[in-house]
Amino acid sequence: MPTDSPLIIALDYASLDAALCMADRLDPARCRLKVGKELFTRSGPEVLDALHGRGFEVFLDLKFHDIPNTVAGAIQAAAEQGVWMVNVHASGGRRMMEAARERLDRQRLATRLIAVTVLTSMEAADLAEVGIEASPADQVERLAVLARDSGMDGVVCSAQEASRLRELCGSDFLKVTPGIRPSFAVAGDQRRLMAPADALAAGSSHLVVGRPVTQAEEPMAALAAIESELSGG
Ligand SMILES: O=c1ccn([C@@H]2O[C@H](COP(=O)(O)O)[C@@H](O)[C@H]2O)c(=O)[nH]1
Repeated sequence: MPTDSPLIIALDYASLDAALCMADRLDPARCRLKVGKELFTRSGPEVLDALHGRGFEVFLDLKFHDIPNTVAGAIQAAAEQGVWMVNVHASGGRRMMEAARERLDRQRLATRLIAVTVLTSMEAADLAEVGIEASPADQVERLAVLARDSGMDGVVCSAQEASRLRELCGSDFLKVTPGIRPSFAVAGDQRRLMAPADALAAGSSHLVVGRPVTQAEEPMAALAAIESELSGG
């Protein structure tokens, strides 16, 4: 049974063993898991089989960004591994996103396809350095509308932008939000942050949480504290 929890735990580990050690302490009824660039580059598709075998739905967070034909092929390859969700960078543009959408539809693959807007580690000064004078909020809006119009099921954004995107793109449009920091966690490299309960109230459909759980001295206690915060405890 798919979980109805909004939590996605980011398994940012440097080895398959370390990732599976964590997965074995988690419950697929209580969260989904995210596999990102470091773990996938080290372990390859084996990690996906191992997590699926344990009953987890997996978000493969490889943030594809390339020419349309290349991204469409990569998205098909990811979806054929049975992942629940996969993503591209919205800044790859409309034709790239449409090619990915068309490939999934043509192959009748039900994997959710979302687009990264502005990384949650970025603030206005970071955007300015790469030639974008818009504020993070305005740039997220622009890319989210483009992603919606290009057939994406949702976006990755900060929870700070979720309520505006709910107005613009509707509540069925997924708002997957990293940069989640419960009161006990440090910001680290994240810049556009929000606490778990506030993020849910703002309209996030899914909360991505990594280090606040995986680097905690007691990961299960950290997860329970986040769940309690989400249920108003
Ligand atoms: O804009 C983005 C897109 C992806 N991420 C990923 O989410 C997790 C967050 O981990 P924390 O340890 O909770 O900061 C991580 O895997 C990132 O690659 C993101 O943070 N922001």
